[in-house]
Amino acid sequence: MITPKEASDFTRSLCLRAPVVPVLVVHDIATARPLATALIAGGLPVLEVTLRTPAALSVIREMADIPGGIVGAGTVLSAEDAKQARAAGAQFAVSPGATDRLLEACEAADLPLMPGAATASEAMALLERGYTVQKFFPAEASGGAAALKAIGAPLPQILFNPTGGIGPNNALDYLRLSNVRSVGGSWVAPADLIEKGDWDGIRALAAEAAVLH
Ligand SMILES: O=C(O)C(=O)C[C@H](O)[C@H](O)COP(=O)(O)O
Repeated sequence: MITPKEASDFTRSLCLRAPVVPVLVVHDIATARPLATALIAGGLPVLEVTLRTPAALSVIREMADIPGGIVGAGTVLSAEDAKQARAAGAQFAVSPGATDRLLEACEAADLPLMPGAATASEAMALLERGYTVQKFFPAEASGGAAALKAIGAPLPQILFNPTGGIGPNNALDYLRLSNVRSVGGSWVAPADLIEKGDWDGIRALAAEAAVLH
């Protein structure tokens, strides 16, 4: 059992570790270790493996014991997802939105969740429950940094990790906001580089992202 406050304390610490959380879509278990190693070596230790591929839970299992990394599950949608992610060794979970059942399941599974919100009402509902660290999703489609700045004015106690449509060209627009310390994004681990096994290329993308601030 973990309380929303304890979960938020943990996810806040993740947001302070690095300016970018790679959002990973991994199809081939064989790529899990070299991919995580390259991202960590580049300076991005917090990794979000989305549960969008059949391999995702095995990928989390593979990555979980790599020194220096903190591996969590993304696209956690259901109580079953939460339980399976925890069992695979995920240290945290991220969801695109939030439901009462999902929040209860992650709390019961002792899995710190960073739940998603896109509006002031969604953010307020999560805050009421105790979640002071939230994912702002889908960031660009929801109005981008300007929208998040506006939401943050009456709700300064919430720290957001914006994700969705963020890349090297707009990450700084978010990272300069007072309610943001890190952003999420898939751009540091593009599908074509993973497929080619271009770990040096991914390490270089991570190194560029790690110094954004
Ligand atoms: O899978 C989840 O839990 C999500 O909520 C969505 C992802 O975070 C975004 O799809 C990543 O966005 P891009 O960086 O634009 O590719």
